[in-house]
Amino acid sequence: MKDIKTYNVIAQEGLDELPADMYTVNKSTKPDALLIRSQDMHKTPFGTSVLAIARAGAGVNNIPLEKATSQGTAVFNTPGSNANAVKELIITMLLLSVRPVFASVKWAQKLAGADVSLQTEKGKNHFAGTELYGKKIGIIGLGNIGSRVAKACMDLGMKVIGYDPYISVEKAWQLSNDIPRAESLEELLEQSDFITIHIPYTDKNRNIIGEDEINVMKDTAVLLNYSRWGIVDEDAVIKALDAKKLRLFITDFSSEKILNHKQIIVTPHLGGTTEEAEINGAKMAANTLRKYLETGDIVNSVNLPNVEMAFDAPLRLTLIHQNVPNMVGRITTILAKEEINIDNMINRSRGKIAYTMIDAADISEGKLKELKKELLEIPEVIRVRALHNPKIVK
Ligand SMILES: NC(=O)C1=CN([C@@H]2O[C@H](COP(=O)(O)OP(=O)(O)OC[C@H]3O[C@@H](n4cnc5c(N)ncnc54)[C@H](O)[C@@H]3O)[C@@H](O)[C@H]2O)C=CC1
Ligand SMILES: O=C(O)C(=O)COP(=O)(O)O
Repeated sequence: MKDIKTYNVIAQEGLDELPADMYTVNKSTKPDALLIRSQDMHKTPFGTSVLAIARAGAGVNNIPLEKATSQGTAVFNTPGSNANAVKELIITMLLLSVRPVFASVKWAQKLAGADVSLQTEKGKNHFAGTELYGKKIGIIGLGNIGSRVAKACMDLGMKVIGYDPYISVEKAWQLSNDIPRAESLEELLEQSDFITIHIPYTDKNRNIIGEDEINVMKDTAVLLNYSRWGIVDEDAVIKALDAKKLRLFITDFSSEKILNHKQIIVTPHLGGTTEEAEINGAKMAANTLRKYLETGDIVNSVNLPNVEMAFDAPLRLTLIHQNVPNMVGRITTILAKEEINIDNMINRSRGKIAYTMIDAADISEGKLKELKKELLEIPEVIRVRALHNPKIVK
């Protein structure tokens, strides 16, 4: 039995993916894995009992990845699970930025009398808007969200320009060839009527939009940040709005500074908050955890290499270790000494860390305990797990 601890609102549909004869939820003080959303794990202690953390969602800046890696905790996210939800909110906010819907509704609610219809016709020209059609949107980051926003904006008849110097080969292939790419951020900023940011929060991306970048934008530009707090320099935005060097800032991240500014619209981190996205994310996260806990396979990890190998043998050993020369040699020497015949093996690395899976015939519990102890005595080995193949009944 393994225990999964949850933080934040996790859709029941996700928890239903964890069979009750194999998993408990929130029952142990030493959980085997965590299923979370935006919980700040930098401030939430988690011990070495935690084999894995699955983030139902995209951004993982709420998780201390170095700490997790150094103690052998795998961290996963659920790429794309909430991308459509964010895309739809971006389209909503773009429309709200050009049509004074809120102000006109507020005005209409105050009307009274038998001639309200006449009053409506007389007053409506105070609420004339503009159209998105034909306007240019610059999209910074063309991953799961940015690429969907690009497509939706093109469908609305907008001109689109994207910027993503780090795009993965897989994403680049998926991206429509019709989307022109800017060579530099500046090139995108200077020509866009709307600028929307869809990148992760990293040290490099902190305040990526600051005073210098805003100065390059059109004075009439609308800036949207549905990525993370800290990606846009709020002081620079307020200064620019007050100096009429920016028309509007729309953000999903509140702070005391920006609340109540007339030209700032704040939504309360709602990008991924739809029933569908919450279910998608929770299901994906639960299944990713199951895969890792039950088979050792790693998919959608953000700190370990992705590794999959068919699990056909009775026993599987998984090792998280430093990526240094001769690790496989040292591990297999110990196995040879214990007269364990290797059926199948895989070793993958990611930066300073590596993962080895070894499949073998079954051995006694006593021998297994001894073997794990010996493997853990290799100084560079961080974690060893032994998994029994559930398909093979002893
Ligand atoms: N407001 C909300 O509720 C939500 C916010 N997010 C935020 O949006 C971010 C992006 O999400 P996804 O599109 O799903 O992630 P993704 O990983 O699919 O795409 C991110 C893209 O940004 C690119 N990128 C990174 N740094 C860049 C830079 N400096 N300039 C241009 N491109 C850069 C990457 O190459 C990648 O293609 C997440 O990391 C998260 O912080 C995601 C989901 C919901
Ligand atoms: O997926 C992301 O990165 C998000 O920001 C969504 O956050 P949430 O799961 O709604 O707290």
